[in-house]
This record gives sequence, structure tokens and C-alpha cells, in this order.
Amino acid sequence: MGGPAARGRFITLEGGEGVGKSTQARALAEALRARGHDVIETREPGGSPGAEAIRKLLLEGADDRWSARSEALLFAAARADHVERTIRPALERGAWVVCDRFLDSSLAYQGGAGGIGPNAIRRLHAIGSDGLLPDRTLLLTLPEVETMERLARRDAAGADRIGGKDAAFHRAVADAFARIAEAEPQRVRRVDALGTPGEVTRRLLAAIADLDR
Ligand SMILES: Nc1ncnc2c1ncn2[C@@H]1O[C@H](COP(=O)(O)OP(=O)(O)OP(=O)(O)O)[C@@H](O)[C@H]1O
Ligand SMILES: Cc1cn([C@H]2C[C@H](O)[C@@H](COP(=O)(O)O)O2)c(=O)[nH]c1=O
Repeated sequence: MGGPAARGRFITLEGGEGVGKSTQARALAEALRARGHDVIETREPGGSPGAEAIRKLLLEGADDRWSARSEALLFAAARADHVERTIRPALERGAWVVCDRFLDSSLAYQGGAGGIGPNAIRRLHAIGSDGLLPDRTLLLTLPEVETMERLARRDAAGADRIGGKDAAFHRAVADAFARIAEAEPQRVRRVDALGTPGEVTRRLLAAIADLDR
């Protein structure tokens, strides 16, 4: 009987390559479903048919296939489609959206390590997605040596186009994520990704407990 439309919760997982985001997105979605929430699990780049097509353009091919500027535009276009067709409709029906990477990845990879700067990335996000921000961003952190061990076990056949960039690039990505967390402590919570998957999931649930009421 009237009243504001129900609005779900938008949670993103962020961090460098191999810190456990996909593993934890699945586990977090399961844990929230077990609490009775309607949950969709999605990812970037991707999460809608158009954005999945752009994902292939972005992640396949030679290292220098795209400049950081072209990459930023392609990520923003994929995100616009994902937000319009998948994320906003789910939030409007009151669902929780658990998303593996979102805007902060563009800020860290193209804005920070790629040298485009945060303002241009935020302008593209304003145009493409009306500036939609997550209710909470969980930044998974892991020492570089543990990350390398996890990636060596997972990626014996090789990394994708962006994951395969050199160590200096990935350190710049980690530094940019750290700056974002420092600048936006209410939205972005750093979560230690060391330990068993179950231990990490419990830390993530604790970091969103205030949203689950
Ligand atoms: N807590 C954990 N302890 C040990 N290994 C883990 C843990 N969590 C995930 N892994 C393993 O580490 C590897 C990387 O995990 P995952 O693919 O979830 O990372 P990711 O952050 O999504 O990576 P990417 O950014 O490259 O997509 C996988 O082989 C996964 O099984
Ligand atoms: C959303 C987004 C992603 N990236 C990069 C980060 C990774 O190298 C790949 C995605 O691969 P994953 O295995 O699915 O994590 O894309 C980026 O550079 N900018 C972005 O906005």
C-alpha cells in the first residue's frame, strides 16, 4: 500500500588478481541466500549478454591490443549495460546483488596503474551508469607471495590479457585500491583474505552485518 519501492543491497568484491574474489562471491551469495535473501551473483566485466561480449574483447588478445583510454571506455560501456539490464532491475525488486569487481577495478587498473586518473573514470561512470555506487565494497587483501602461490596453482595455462601484465603494474593496482579504501572508509572495507575460505567468508559477513537488518 504505497510507500517507497523496496530496494535491495549492492555489495562488490574488489582486489588484485587471485586474492579469492570469485570464490568469496559464490560463498557470500550462498550465505546470504541461507539467511532468506533473494541474491544474484554477477561479475565484471560481464554480467549481461552485451557486457559478456565486451569482456571477450577486453581480456583476449595481445597485451597492447587496447590503450588504457580505450580500455576505460570499453569497461564503462560494459558496466552501463550490466547496470541497466542486470543490477538495477535486481535492486529495484529488493534483491541483494553480489558483484565480483565493479567501478573500483576501473579506478585501480585504468585510473591508477593505467594512468588515466580517477576523475576521468568517474566521469565515464556518471555518463554510463548514472554514478551508481555499491552500498558496501569488500576489498580483499593478501600478501603478494600468497597471491603468487594461488595464481601459480590456478593459472598453469597462463593469465588473461590484463592479469598477465608485469609485477610493477599489479603493485600500482594494489596501491590504487589502498588509496580508494583510505578515501572512502564508510563504503570500502579492507578484509584480510588469508586463511581458509570459510574464515574469509565469516570476515566478509561481519563487514556487511550493518546492512543486513
Ligand atoms: N582462502 C583461500 N585459501 C587458499 N586458496 C584459495 C582461497 N580462496 C581462493 N583460493 C584459490 O585461489 C585461486 C584464486 O581464487 P579466485 O579465482 O577466487 O580469485 P579471484 O580474486 O577471483 O581471481 P581473479 O581476479 O584472477 O579472477 C583459486 O584457485 C582458488 O581456488
Ligand atoms: C571490472 C574491471 C576489470 N579489470 C580487469 C581485472 C582483471 O585483470 C580482468 C577481469 O578478470 P577476472 O578474472 O574476472 O577478475 O579485468 C579492469 O582492468 N578494469 C575493470 O574495470
